[in-house]
Amino acid sequence: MGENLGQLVELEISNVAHGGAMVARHEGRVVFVSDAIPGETVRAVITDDAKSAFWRADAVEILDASPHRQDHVWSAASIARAPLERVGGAEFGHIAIEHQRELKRRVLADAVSRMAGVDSPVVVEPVPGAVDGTGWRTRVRLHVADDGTVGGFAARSHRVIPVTDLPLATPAIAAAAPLGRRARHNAGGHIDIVAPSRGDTLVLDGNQGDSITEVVGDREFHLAAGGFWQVHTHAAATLTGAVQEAIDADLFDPLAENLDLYGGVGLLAAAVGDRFGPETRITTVESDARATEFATANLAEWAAAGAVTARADRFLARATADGRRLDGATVILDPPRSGAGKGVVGQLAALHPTQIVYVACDPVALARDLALFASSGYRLNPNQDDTTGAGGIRAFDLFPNTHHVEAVARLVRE
Ligand SMILES: C[S@@+](CC[C@H](N)C(=O)[O-])C[C@H]1O[C@@H](n2cnc3c(N)ncnc32)[C@H](O)[C@@H]1O
Repeated sequence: MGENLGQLVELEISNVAHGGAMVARHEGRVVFVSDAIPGETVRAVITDDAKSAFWRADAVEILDASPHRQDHVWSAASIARAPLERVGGAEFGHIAIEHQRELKRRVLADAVSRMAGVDSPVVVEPVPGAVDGTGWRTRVRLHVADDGTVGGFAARSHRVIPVTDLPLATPAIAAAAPLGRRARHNAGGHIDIVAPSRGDTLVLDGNQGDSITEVVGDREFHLAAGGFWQVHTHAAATLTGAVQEAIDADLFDPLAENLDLYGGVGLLAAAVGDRFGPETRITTVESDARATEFATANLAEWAAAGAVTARADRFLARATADGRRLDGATVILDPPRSGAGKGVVGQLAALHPTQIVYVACDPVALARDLALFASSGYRLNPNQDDTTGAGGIRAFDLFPNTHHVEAVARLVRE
C-alpha cells in the first residue's frame, strides 16, 4: 500500500460517518472523505491507503455542491487551502449549522439503532450562543512546533498549523492567545488558554494553574484552572438542566447511596442536590485527586454529599467486594470519550441501582454501553412529559462546527 497516495479521484458522498468524515465508495472500497457533505460530488486526494478495508481522502474541489455548503467559519480550515495546510478542530465548519445538527442526529440515531437495537426519535438541540456556532470555546489548547510556531494541529496529525484567529473560541480567549508569535519556551509542547466565568483569562504553560471560579446559575464551582470543566459557555448549565430533568423523581430516593461517577468537581452531583434538596445523599467518584478536593468543597452545603478519589471501576469493584448494593440509588455516569465500557457497566449493573443517567460525549461509546446495559437488565426510560426526550435520549449541540455531540440517556432497571 502507499501507491495510491496523492491520487485524485472523483467521489459521490453518500453519508456521514462517526468521527466527522463523510462516506464515499471508490471501486467498491469505502473512502472516508473530509471537508465534504452527503449528496456532493467532489474531487479528492487520497491521503491514506494503508488499510484494505477503507481509505481516507481530503476533498480538494467541489464538483456538485450541497445546498448546505457555506464558506468555512474558520478560513484556516477551509477547502481553499491545500489539505496539509488545513487546521483541525472545526471539521463541520463548511456545513450550515442546522444541517450540522441533522448529520450529528443521524450518526447518533444510527449508532444506537445498529449497536443497541434502539430506534430513538432523537433530535440534536441547539444551545444558547451565536447562531453560526462560533465564540463558544472557553478552553483552547494551542500547540508549539519545534521552531516555536504557535498554532493548532492539522487534522489527524501533530503538525502545527499557524493560525491568525480562533473563531470557535470566546472573544476573551481569542484576545489572550499568543497567535502569530514564536514561543520562546515549550517547543514541542502546548499552551492552554482558559476563560473562566469569573476573573481574568489565563494562559497556562503546561501547569494546572491556581484555582478559578465557574458560575452556573446562582452556584459557584471552584476548580484548578487546568482541570476538567465543560467547554462550551452554556454546557454546564445545559447539562445541569438535562440531568435534573432526566432523573425520574418517582424513582429517586434522596437517602439512597446515589453516585456521580466520573464526577469531576461536582457539577452534576450539585445538579442532583439542587433538584432534590439539602438531604440529598450523593458521592462523586473521580480519579483526579485535586478535582475531588474541589468537589468536597463545592458540595459542602449538602451534609450527606461526599467525594472520593478513585477510578470508577476500582470503586465499584470495592463496593462489590464489600457486599454493598445500590438498590434504590440513582447513578449519574459521565465518562470520558471512551465511555464506561464493559467492566464498569457490568459492575454497576450488578449493584442494581434503580436508575442511571448517562451523559455521553461519544455516540458510538454510548451505543455500545446502552447495548451492555440492555443485556444487564437496563432499558431506556422515555420521558413522556418531554417531546425532546421521548425516546429516552436527548442530544445537545455543545460543540458547534465540529462533529462532536453530547447526549443524555435515561436508563431504568427492568
Ligand atoms: C467528561 S468529564 C465529567 C466531569 C463532570 N461530570 C463534569 O461534568 O464536570 C470526565 C471526568 O472523569 C474523570 N475520569 C477519567 N477517567 C476516570 C476513571 N477511570 N474513573 C473515575 N474518573 C475518571 C476525569 O478526570 C474527568 O473529570
